[in-house]
Amino acid sequence: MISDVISSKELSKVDPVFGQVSFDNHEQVVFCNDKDTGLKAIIGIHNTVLGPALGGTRMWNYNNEWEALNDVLRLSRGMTFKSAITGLNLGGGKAVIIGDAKTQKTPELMKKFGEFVHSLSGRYITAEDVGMETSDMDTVREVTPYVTGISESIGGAGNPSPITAYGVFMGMKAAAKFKFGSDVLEDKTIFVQGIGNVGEALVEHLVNEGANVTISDISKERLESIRDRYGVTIYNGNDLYSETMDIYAPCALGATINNDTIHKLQAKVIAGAANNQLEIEEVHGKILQERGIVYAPDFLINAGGIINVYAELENYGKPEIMRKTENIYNTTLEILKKAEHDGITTNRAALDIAQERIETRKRENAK
Ligand SMILES: NC(=O)c1ccc[n+]([C@@H]2O[C@H](COP(=O)([O-])OP(=O)(O)OC[C@H]3O[C@@H](n4cnc5c(N)ncnc54)[C@H](O)[C@@H]3O)[C@@H](O)[C@H]2O)c1
Repeated sequence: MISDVISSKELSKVDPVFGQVSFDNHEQVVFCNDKDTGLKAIIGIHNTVLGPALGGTRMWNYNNEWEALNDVLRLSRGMTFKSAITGLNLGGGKAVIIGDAKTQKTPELMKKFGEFVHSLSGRYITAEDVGMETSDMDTVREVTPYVTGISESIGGAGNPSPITAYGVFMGMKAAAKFKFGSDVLEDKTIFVQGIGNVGEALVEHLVNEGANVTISDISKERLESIRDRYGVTIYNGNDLYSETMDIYAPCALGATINNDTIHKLQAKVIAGAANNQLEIEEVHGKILQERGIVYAPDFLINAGGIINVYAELENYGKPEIMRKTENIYNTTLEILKKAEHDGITTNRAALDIAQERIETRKRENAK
């Protein structure tokens, strides 16, 4: 038993699940283990007031289980507010699979994960996230209907990343309108950090608009291929945050706006796809507000992907997907103005609206 190895004094320092700072009233957390396939996954169901908890599955080589648990809890909470503010009838959930997607992901592992998702009878519906492809969702679909983001050939809405990128582009334009007085991004200096599925599609929009784009990624191969395709500049320095730029677009992993980076940041606007960009929402949101850096809340502007997969559940087509995604522009502008008017952070303004929608539904459900 673990308690034989770790003294109870040590164990009591931090309550492992309910006591986590990021737990924030999750309804359910499911730990999934399968020896044969090597699956170790955690599913977080944060809130199901508005509907089933929908959120992608991330496969990542976490340093330890604490990191994985913290990540899934933060991500799943974010999904609750993303769906709420986007007006979707969905709750918030997310899953993480611990491991290297390049070397440890197998069809057997994905099917076993799908069986765990199925065991939740639709309380959680999965989709793709970092480390996942549409084809992985097709594999999951073989064992459960509670999956979205499947291939168009089998009735899905396909890869959500281009739609996510379009939504981020809309949110970025709205933030530019708010900060610079014009939403035209031509000649704006924009750093895109992380040029994966979403980052690449965003780069394409920005280049088409004539922006001056610099890219960074941990994959040299990826950097060179995107540079060759779009004629953008590869960042060669070692401290991106200190660089002069108009817009910083975090499109890799979360928490890049933290105590180490926030005071160095030279960007005037932050608008990107990554989830949970602010390491500590209230603290880092406030510092950005004080520094006059306009932060377009991540869970608001990266909602294109969920709008796309929601179409699979509600049976609406591409025109409605694009209309809803384009509307991210209006919502972002509204929230930035509300934050300024109320003297609160942009993240708080967005959360307040999302939370209000959930509370209203809760009251209606209780009648
Ligand atoms: N795919 C979607 O539809 C979607 C929707 C909403 C939010 N998001 C979020 O957007 C982000 C990107 O998603 P994606 O689907 O493009 O993932 P992806 O795995 O395709 O791309 C991530 C990229 O970031 C790079 N990266 C990782 N660590 C980095 C670092 N420290 N510095 C620079 N680059 C780094 C990776 O090499 C990779 O190229 C994630 O945070 C994801 O949760 C994605």
